[in-house]
Amino acid sequence: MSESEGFKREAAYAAVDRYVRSGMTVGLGTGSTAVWVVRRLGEKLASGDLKDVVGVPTSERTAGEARERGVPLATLAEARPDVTLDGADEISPEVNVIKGLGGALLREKIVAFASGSLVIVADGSKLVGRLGERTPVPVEVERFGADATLKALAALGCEPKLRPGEDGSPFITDGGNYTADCYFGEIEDPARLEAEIKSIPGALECGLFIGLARAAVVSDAGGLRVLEAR
Ligand SMILES: O=C[C@H](O)[C@H](O)[C@H](O)COP(=O)(O)O
Repeated sequence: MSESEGFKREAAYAAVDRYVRSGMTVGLGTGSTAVWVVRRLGEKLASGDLKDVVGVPTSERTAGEARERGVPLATLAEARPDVTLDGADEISPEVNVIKGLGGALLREKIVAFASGSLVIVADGSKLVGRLGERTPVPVEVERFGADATLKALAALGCEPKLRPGEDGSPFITDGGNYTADCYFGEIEDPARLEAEIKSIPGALECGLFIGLARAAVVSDAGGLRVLEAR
């Protein structure tokens, strides 16, 4: 296992151990870090350290992993998550985050918003001084009228790029939408940018998660730590 994979695993395992108790419903994020959350839950359910835990998956990929690992699943209609554990692409010192490079941001935000709390799990490479430093803001875009939506996004000060899928045609999310990656550079006011993006009718949701996370569990060569949101 690579060093960074080890850090992802350490953060995810620590988050499960700290935030998940028997009887809870847990929102299951998407991506290479969140997969370790599912694996830890599977291990603890199999050993009997956890009982009666149900997961609400944020993607088909995560649902498949949970089934393989023996984590029972529910929909949001059936159960409200006590806590959601999910990865991130960038984490600011306030624990605002950019998510969505893995293509699941809309369902991730729906589940996080419906949860008692959101806890981010990540390796230290995701920490930034200011959001937008390295990654674009992914925006899930309705396919109808997508060209007009991309123009409206560009007017906010970026060059939106329709994300390609593996075969070169546009990537399609689990919900059947496009994703536009919008690089703005360092974002001075992420809450305002989130509101501006969401004022565009075809922009269904964006990867700026502002004021949503309660904490981030981060691991790197400096050790494991919990950053509380401020
Ligand atoms: O859409 C995907 C998600 O927001 C992921 O949680 C995010 O991209 C981080 O993924 P990873 O843990 O693979 O770096």
